[in-house]
Amino acid sequence: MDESILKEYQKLVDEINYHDYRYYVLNDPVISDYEYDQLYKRLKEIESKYPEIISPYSPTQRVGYAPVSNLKTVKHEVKMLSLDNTYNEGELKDFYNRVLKNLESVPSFVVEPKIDGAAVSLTYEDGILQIGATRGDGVTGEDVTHNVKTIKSIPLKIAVKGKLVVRGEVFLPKSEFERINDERVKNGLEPFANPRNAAAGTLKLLDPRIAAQRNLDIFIYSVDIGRKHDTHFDDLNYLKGLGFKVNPLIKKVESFEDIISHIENLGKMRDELDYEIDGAVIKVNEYSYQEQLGETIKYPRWAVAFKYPPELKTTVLKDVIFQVGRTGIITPVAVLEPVHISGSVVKRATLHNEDEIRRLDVKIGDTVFVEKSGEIIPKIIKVVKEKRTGKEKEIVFPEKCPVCNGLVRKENAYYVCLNPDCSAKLKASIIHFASRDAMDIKGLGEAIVERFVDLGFLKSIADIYTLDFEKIALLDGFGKKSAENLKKSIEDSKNRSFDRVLYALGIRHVGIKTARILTNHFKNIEKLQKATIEELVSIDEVGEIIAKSVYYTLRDENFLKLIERLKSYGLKFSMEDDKENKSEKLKGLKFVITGTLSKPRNYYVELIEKLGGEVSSSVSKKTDYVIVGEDPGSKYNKAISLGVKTINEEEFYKLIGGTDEKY
Ligand SMILES: NC(=O)c1ccc[n+]([C@@H]2O[C@H](COP(=O)([O-])OP(=O)(O)OC[C@H]3O[C@@H](n4cnc5c(N)ncnc54)[C@H](O)[C@@H]3O)[C@@H](O)[C@H]2O)c1
Ligand SMILES: [Zn+2]
Repeated sequence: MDESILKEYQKLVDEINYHDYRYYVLNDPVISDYEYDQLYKRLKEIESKYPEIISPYSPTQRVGYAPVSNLKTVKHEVKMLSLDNTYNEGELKDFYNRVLKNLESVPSFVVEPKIDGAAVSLTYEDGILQIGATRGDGVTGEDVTHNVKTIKSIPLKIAVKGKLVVRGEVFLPKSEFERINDERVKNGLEPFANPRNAAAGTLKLLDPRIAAQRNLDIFIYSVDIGRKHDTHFDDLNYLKGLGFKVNPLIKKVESFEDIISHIENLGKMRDELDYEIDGAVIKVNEYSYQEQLGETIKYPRWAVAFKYPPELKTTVLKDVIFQVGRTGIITPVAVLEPVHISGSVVKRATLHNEDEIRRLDVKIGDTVFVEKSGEIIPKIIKVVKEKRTGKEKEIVFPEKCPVCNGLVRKENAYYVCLNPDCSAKLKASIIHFASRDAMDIKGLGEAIVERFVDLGFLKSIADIYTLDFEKIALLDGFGKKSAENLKKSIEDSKNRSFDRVLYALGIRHVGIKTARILTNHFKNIEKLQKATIEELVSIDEVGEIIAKSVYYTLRDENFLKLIERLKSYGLKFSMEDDKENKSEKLKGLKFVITGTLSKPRNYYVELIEKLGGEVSSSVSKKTDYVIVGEDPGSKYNKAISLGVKTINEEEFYKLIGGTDEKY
């Protein structure tokens, strides 16, 4: 064997192991599934040609990753394997022919949507749900019963004696995935790359309260122990009868043509489904044939995944601009020759940081592959080096802040502007402060903030509360009325609760959820200021990074001055101040929300909970009100059929006696 093949092989093993770690352990992949599958394919090619070189560390020798979290582990009674994958009809035909070659007669097949989520196994003993476990390395998974129990479509009790073990895919509805990612971006966290990583990440959280807020759902797709019939398809119907949620698009077919045609059908429906699918799964239906076909270390030989290739397009990288965020991090953003991908025009793509640019080895003027999948920020996948003309230019990181010309320092992979008075930082922090989840100051949007900063009206966040409205009324495009409206919404913002104030201050790594955890724990800013790093870390959900950030920020002189000023204007820095706002207006009432309302769903959820009500994701007889927005979903029909009262947004406000401004 060629020395160069061995080198290539070892490189691939290392590379794929690295990507496995990013994907399975960190839930934060850095390449697309398609690229991963191509690397993997090459690895398998080499291994089948030169079986003597197969390394025990090769990713082909194991499923997923052994559990590494703090969760308890669970041994699976029936191994949870992966699926071999195909990307085109030819590869699928190979699978079909292999199956037929190894059986004496032609089996039937079941074609199912491949849900983009995370596999779990559920164990019931005498009808009671005992354990929910992740796949892990296929042999041992993690005990996620606490989170699984928050999934409303999983029955906690079923009418079955003895043992029943079923398997399913936990997923996030598309809308929920978007919401979580928006929130993450807002809180300065990287968005999840795909719904699967989001679902897996959520399942592995220690605190079930967070999972409960994320509206996970599940489709059950097989039964491991406690089978009732001779075929997979009949057992799926049996599971349905027991109350499990089985995907309605699963179809039994008899021929290769019908397999292809149902895969095509699923592909056409893909965009309309409320959950992400990344392909189809094709399974031999008869259990006896499944057994005859058996399995490899990694996959069953009786099933295969057909995956939709991602939408990749090439375009030209015209320029790279540098944006400065509120923490001073300077992010390179690719300016692209506009290109149509997955139904939208893409003009920008993220380049993350310098390491990413080095990894891609990308230059200005390069032709690049851009990928956009789902709601994810478009990404440059690779450079078409063959197209280089020699005129491409290196991307140079600015030595000074591109906005304020201030000093820049490299912290880990990021360049950061060190100037505390940098106007880009100031603008970004004021925009954050006034944003909806923070102080919700209407009329103080991005454009206005930029203008006020440039005019010198705002030199600090606190200046919002000393703005001169007479001067503002004289500005072009303003006038008395809009100046007055702005004044009113700034005045109103003084009523925001302590958690929102803390979040609004934009301490690095402190999102709205963390802010809430901290304010619930410490009750007021004085106690929070006295907290040591150890004390902070001891709080559930607060890690060392957050703790250090909070600790050091609260010792920063400028930050303390800001707090003092804001206090003097009457902003809330303790929970006690909030009490007067608590109301029990909706106590005991159960709400369901469907369709698009004028504000994000989460806004109504918070408002209802604040007023003592409850929000659930599905309609039942116990539901008191269904709030109906535009394009309502099936929940609306269900409400009508159950006779549950439906109200629109206006009626909801009537119910709580006015708009939210009061609460
Ligand atoms: N981007 C990366 O860096 C990276 C790294 C590692 C793995 N991956 C991706 O993950 C794949 C391997 O992951 P995997 O082992 O989970 O395989 P897989 O996701 O390709 O297929 C197996 C999984 O499909 C899911 N599934 C969904 N619907 C199903 C249904 N109806 N019936 C049966 N199963 C269903 C189950 O969770 C099952 O475990 C790779 O092919 C690659 O695409 C990507
Ligand atoms: Zn700067």
